[in-house]
Order: sequence, then C-alpha cells, then structure tokens
Amino acid sequence: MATGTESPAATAAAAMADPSCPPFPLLEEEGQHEREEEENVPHGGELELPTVDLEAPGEALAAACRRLGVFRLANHGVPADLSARLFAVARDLLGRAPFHNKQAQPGYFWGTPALSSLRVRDVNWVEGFHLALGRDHQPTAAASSPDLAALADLAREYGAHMARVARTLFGALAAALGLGAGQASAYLAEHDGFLRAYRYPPCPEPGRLGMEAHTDSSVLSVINQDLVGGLQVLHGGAWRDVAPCGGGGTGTGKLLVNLGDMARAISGDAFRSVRHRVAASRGDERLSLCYFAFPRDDAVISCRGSRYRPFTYAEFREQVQADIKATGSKVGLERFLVHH
Ligand SMILES: O=C(O)CCC(=O)C(=O)O
Ligand SMILES: [Fe+2]
Repeated sequence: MATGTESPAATAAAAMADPSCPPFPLLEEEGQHEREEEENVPHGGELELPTVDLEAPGEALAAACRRLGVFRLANHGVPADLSARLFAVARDLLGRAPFHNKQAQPGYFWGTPALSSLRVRDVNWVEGFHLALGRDHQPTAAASSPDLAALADLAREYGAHMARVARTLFGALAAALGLGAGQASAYLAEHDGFLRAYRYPPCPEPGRLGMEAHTDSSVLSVINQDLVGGLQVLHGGAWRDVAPCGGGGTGTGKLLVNLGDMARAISGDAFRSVRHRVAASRGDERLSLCYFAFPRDDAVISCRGSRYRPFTYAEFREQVQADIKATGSKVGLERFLVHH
C-alpha cells in the first residue's frame, strides 16, 4: 500500500480536517504533477447510456456491448433496502471511523485497490474494503469488528444477487456469441466474484483522480453508486461523465454494468471493454459498490479469428500483476496480441 511515500506536511491538512481520511499525499506541494497521457484527453460532457431490462434483455444487451461496452440495468431485482443497508454500513465503516481503526481491519485498502508498490503520483483518492464472496471464503470469520461483520454478511446477500445478475447477463451474451454450455460456464465462474465497497473522500486538489484510467480485467462488472457522480468513460476520444443513477433506494435505482477485458477477448473484440476512471470528489464523499465477475482460472480464453493468442485467465491475471509491479500500470490484452 501507499504508506511511506507521504510527507507529513502535505498530508496533515487532509487528516486534520477529517480523522477518517487516509494520509493522501498532496501533489502540488511535492511538485509531482506529472501529466498522464490520458489527462490531456478533452472532456466531452455527459454521455447518455442505453438501458437494458434484465427481465427482457433482447437485442439491446448485445447492441450496447458492441457499441459501448457499458449500459444501465433496470429490473435487476436487487432489493432497494438491501442496497440501502449496505451503503449505510459502508458509509459508517469508511466515512466515520478514524483512519487508524480502518487500517487494522482485514480487506481495507487506500490509495489503490491494486496490490503494488506505488509511486506518489499513482495514489488515487480512494479507500475501501475488498470483500471476497466465494465458497471458500468466510468473510465474517475474518471480521474483527461488529460493523465489518455486518458489512460482510450484507455483502454475501448482495453478492448472491450480483451472481444472479452476472449469470443472466452472461447467459444472453454467450448465446449471442454462440458459445457452448461448457465454454460459457468456464468463462463465468460464479463463485469467484468479489465485491469492493469504495469511498472517495472529498479532495482539496482539483484535477486529482479517485481512480486512474483503466479497463477492468473482469468478464463484467456491476457498479452501484450513490448520487455524487465522478465516473467517466472514454468515448469518441473524450472523457464523458456518467450521470449517477443512485443506489440504496435513491435515484432511479438502476445499476451500471461495464464489460471487462475478458468479455472483449472471448468475443474477438466484438464487445467493447470501456476505459473508465473516477474523478476525485470535491464537495461530497462518494460511495460505490462494485462487483466483479471472472472466468475460472483455468478457462482458456480464445476466439476464432481473434487478434489474441489463447491464454488462461490465470496467465492474464499474473501478467497484469507483474506489469503493475514493474511499471506501475496494467498493460492488459495487448500483451496477448498475436504478432504476424
Ligand atoms: O467506483 C466506481 O464507480 C468505479 C470503480 C472502478 O472502476 C473499479 O473498481 O474498477
Ligand atoms: Fe473499473
């Protein structure tokens, strides 16, 4: 994690104002405003997204995946009060508890959800809990506080809904791609999904990111966000805002789904894996709950006529981790391009 890189003077302001705030380094004082390539991409205002009805996905689903790789999801069947309770517990745990208490909890991270040694400019203005949901994980057993146990219990209930949503969506996508049943089940390992509860604390520095630009490594990801906003997708050469739809019984209650690298690879680039990022929050903290669905580790990711060589999901994951460790960022599918 990002400890050891912060200067006490630079972080004092943020920490004093809010004892729950991690010691994020302020970049201005450190003269480290290195511009990432993508920060020069223009900002193009809000992007209207299509809505897919989970009860009748029809052609709208595959069309959205081909055109954008991101869509809103209605009629998803996730009870509004379950989302509301999860948001409330996450808000208490992340937004109210002092930083040093959070740090002692299993699954807590700040600065980045990726495991890596970080350079200062890579520190994102985000913190959260990583919640494993699989059969072999007993999140409550590891929980060291009643609040974290409550979060883990709710996460398990919510995770069952997410697995259902992912299964339904992927079933329709697998049919659209003409995948066989065996292949389809290897490409979506229901028990390996995980959930992250993120908090993006208010950030005093303009232009900072809550999460740097990336594509997800998942098959698909499901985002449940509050009404603050900050999520942006790269579309048509510009960063476009995704208007928050509200989770936890607020707003429209729609979820947001984006496809990851694995959906792109198994479709031979027919489906898009949208590049996205989160602008740091200015006035209000932002909370989101993100679920990620993955292939089985041993699933061989391949597609007839693909630009990528066949690889297992385990190989992909290891390559991503090695690249992050070596360079600070993920390379992704390009690593697997077939060179002619
Ligand atoms: O918090 C969000 O809305 C997005 C987070 C995200 O993109 C991710 O965790 O991969
Ligand atoms: Fe993401």
